[in-house]
Amino acid sequence: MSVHQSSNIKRITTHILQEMKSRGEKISMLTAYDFSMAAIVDGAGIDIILVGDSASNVMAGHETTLPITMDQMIYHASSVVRGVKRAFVVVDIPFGSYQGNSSEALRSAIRIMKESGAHAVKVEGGAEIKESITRILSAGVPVMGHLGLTPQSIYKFGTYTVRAKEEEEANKLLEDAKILEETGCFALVLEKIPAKLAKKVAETVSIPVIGIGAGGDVDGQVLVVHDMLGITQEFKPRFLRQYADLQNIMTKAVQDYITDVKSKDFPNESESY
Ligand SMILES: Nc1nc(=O)c2c([nH]1)NC[C@@H]1CN(c3ccc(C(=O)N[C@@H](CCC(=O)O)C(=O)O)cc3)CN21
Ligand SMILES: CC(C)C(=O)C(=O)O
Ligand SMILES: [Mg+2]
Repeated sequence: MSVHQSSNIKRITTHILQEMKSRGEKISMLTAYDFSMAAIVDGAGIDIILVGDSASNVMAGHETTLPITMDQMIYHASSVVRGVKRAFVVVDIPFGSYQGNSSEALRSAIRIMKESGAHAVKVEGGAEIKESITRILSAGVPVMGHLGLTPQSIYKFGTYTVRAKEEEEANKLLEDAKILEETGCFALVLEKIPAKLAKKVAETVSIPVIGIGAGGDVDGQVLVVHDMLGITQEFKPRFLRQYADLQNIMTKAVQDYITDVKSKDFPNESESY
């Protein structure tokens, strides 16, 4: 948008998200990693856009989220922010840039906010990263939590199976959710845990709880946009609902293009100068 125009669209804030929980309006959230996708997702009316470290898988083709760097997350986040007019933009702080060192956590959060123009950061974990969250919040940066299947800890878990099925881990998760609320997180993500436990967490904490593979009794839902559009191949977990089959549509379009180039159908006269 040029400096001569001003948008009439009301931006989503943490306050609005809290109000949505209070009145029982579900919060919609999807990932985006680039300008064009962000513009589509925002234009469709999404509440929150997550610049997820799943960019490591979806954009870069890595097996896990661990390799993505601060510079790469900032590149994705700044691209997304330029495409967004209304949504609240949250950015994952990548693995190794906040755990166990609150000064580094603060530095990372500030870099993301300063260099991307995003509105908040997200971190994985509970009690063990409380100090890091406190430092980030002290700088005025909203923090979203993330509990359950936290992919940055995949080598601790060993598998991507559902978390907190046993009572001990379920109790720890509920305690961690309370800690995140008390510490001042504006919302939290619950990934791949039993629906019953997620419901209990959403009823216990006052902040919005956004689920992925956490059932319907939470305050909102998040998916990776490439998964729900059917672009990612071979990723079909139980929690995913596929809303389009873009992989087939895109393959067909590319094949048609190849055919037209080979047959000299493209370009025709009206497509030439
Ligand atoms: N494309 C994509 N979508 C995601 O939702 C996503 C990422 N990437 N990368 C980061 C994390 C990792 N996530 C995951 C990864 C695997 C499963 C999963 O259910 N995997 C297997 C089951 C594994 C098992 O049970 O051992 C599956 O059913 O596909 C779920 C979420 C969610 N996030
Ligand atoms: C799956 C969501 C919650 C996420 O953290 C990501 O996309 O990186
Ligand atoms: Mg993530």
